[in-house]
Amino acid sequence: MSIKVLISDKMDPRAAEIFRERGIEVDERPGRSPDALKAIIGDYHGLAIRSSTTVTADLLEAADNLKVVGRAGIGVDNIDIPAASARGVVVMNTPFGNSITTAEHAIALMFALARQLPEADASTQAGKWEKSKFMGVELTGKTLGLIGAGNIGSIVAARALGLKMKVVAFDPFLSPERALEIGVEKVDLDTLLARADFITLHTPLTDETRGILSRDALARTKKGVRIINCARGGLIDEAALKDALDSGQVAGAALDVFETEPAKESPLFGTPGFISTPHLGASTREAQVNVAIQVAEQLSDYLLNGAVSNALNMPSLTAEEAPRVRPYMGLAENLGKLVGQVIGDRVKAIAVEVEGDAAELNIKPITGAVLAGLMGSYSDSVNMVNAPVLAKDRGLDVKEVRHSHEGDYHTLVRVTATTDEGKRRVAGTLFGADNPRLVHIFDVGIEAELSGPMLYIVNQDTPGFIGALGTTLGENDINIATFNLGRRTVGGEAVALVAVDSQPSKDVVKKLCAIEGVRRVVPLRF
Ligand SMILES: NC(=O)c1ccc[n+]([C@@H]2O[C@H](COP(=O)([O-])OP(=O)(O)OC[C@H]3O[C@@H](n4cnc5c(N)ncnc54)[C@H](O)[C@@H]3O)[C@@H](O)[C@H]2O)c1
Ligand SMILES: O=C(O)CC[C@@H](O)C(=O)O
Repeated sequence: MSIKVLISDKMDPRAAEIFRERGIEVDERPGRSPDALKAIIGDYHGLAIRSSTTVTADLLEAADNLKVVGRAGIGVDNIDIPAASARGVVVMNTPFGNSITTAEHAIALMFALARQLPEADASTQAGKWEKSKFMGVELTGKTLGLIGAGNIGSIVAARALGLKMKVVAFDPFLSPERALEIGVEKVDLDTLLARADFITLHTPLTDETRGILSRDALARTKKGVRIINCARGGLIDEAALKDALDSGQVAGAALDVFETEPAKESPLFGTPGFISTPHLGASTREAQVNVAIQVAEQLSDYLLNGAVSNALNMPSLTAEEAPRVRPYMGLAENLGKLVGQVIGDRVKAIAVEVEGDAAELNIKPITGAVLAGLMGSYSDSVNMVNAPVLAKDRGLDVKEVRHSHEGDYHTLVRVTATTDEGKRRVAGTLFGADNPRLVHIFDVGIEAELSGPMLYIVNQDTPGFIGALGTTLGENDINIATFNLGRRTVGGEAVALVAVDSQPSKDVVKKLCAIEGVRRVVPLRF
């Protein structure tokens, strides 16, 4: 049977050419409805998309032959990665192909805001010649506030520095060394809001970044600030932005992305000082050729030879290593996610130790999986292949240690995170050949499966805690799936890992924190 790929969004013709050159059958069907796509997806082994196709669990259900989805671009929020992983479908993106182009769009919008170019153009072409109406502001000497200083943010910073702007950046994962290297001053969000004349957003849309420019944050900006968003809709509260433009708190705003796309209507449309483009950040010939070539080559390599690059849910692996290493990858990624979600940006160094059976394996993909889990909680472009490079860029010191002796377990992966406060360890083993279990959480013995939404709770070991926890969750309609407890000493500090059927809201977390003896509650997602 021949290998078939579907291109379901408008893509540069080089992509189809590459598939054909490599002997892969390719169909181009941009603009299909979800139902129409579902009706044909079963015929294909590969799916190449941009941002218009949404790869849902429902679509994947019908994708009986699908092995790989390739995103010609960066953001993968239109792909249900856990559902793809559950079906063994590899998800790849092209993390760098459109970064320069998107950064240039942000700079273009910054100029457009500073000089009110769209309004001035419309007025002039309407024959009005309103010279005195369009008084602009100079960029030289102004402060640009970057929210998110990854690939695109750092390119924007370089361009802005060339324009003689001062650049401050809020990015909890930006190391002081990297900030120095890219020439920005690392600040907290409040400082950025207070100081920036222009704010530009370059983060993925995550639970942390959703609504990062909330009504409250907008109220704390410097009066007359101008805001640019070429990252994702949902980062800004659009209704609050409208009010801030009306009141003059915000002098101008340019959005390339919207909470709901395509954005055919919005209260922002027609507001003075508001500019919009229809998600054009990546739309240059150069970027589209780059991402089309890259996605076609990556998909072809995987479908023809099993070679993996830029995968978000799988490390690079040879055909022989794959079956032995794969069970450890899930374990390692979850250990990384656990550390990332509990300790976050305070991690300065990571040590990955393997013991017993695990010590006989290639440790690189295991370390890659730990780092991808750790950093994946705050960046879309991290995958198991590029995670070690990104970790280095961020100044994260990574050590790998192989112990040939066997300890308490026949096989063990231990992750030690160093922060300014000291070292914290988590460890896991495999039960049987491929059943991962957490066995130590921050040096407390425990036995837990890491899966789905969970809660990490640190509390004083006192009678009544479990009852109060169960009552609070029950009152808020949250069902407990599994409950795992460990403690340092009787009556001392205890930890609970609670698997729940639905993610508790911030309010519920607050209520849990208020239970007597509870010291910390962290919602987790695996
Ligand atoms: N408009 C477009 O067409 C277009 C094109 C390309 C990319 N994008 C979007 O741009 C985003 C950024 O792309 P990138 O390549 O720079 O990604 P990246 O992963 O290199 O950088 C994202 C940065 O955001 C930071 N970050 C994460 N959580 C944060 C938080 N809570 N507060 C502040 N910073 C935080 C990360 O540390 C990272 O440095 C992508 O996620 C994508 O959604 C849009
Ligand atoms: O494909 C596009 O046009 C947009 C891509 C962009 O949103 C991305 O995340 O790379």
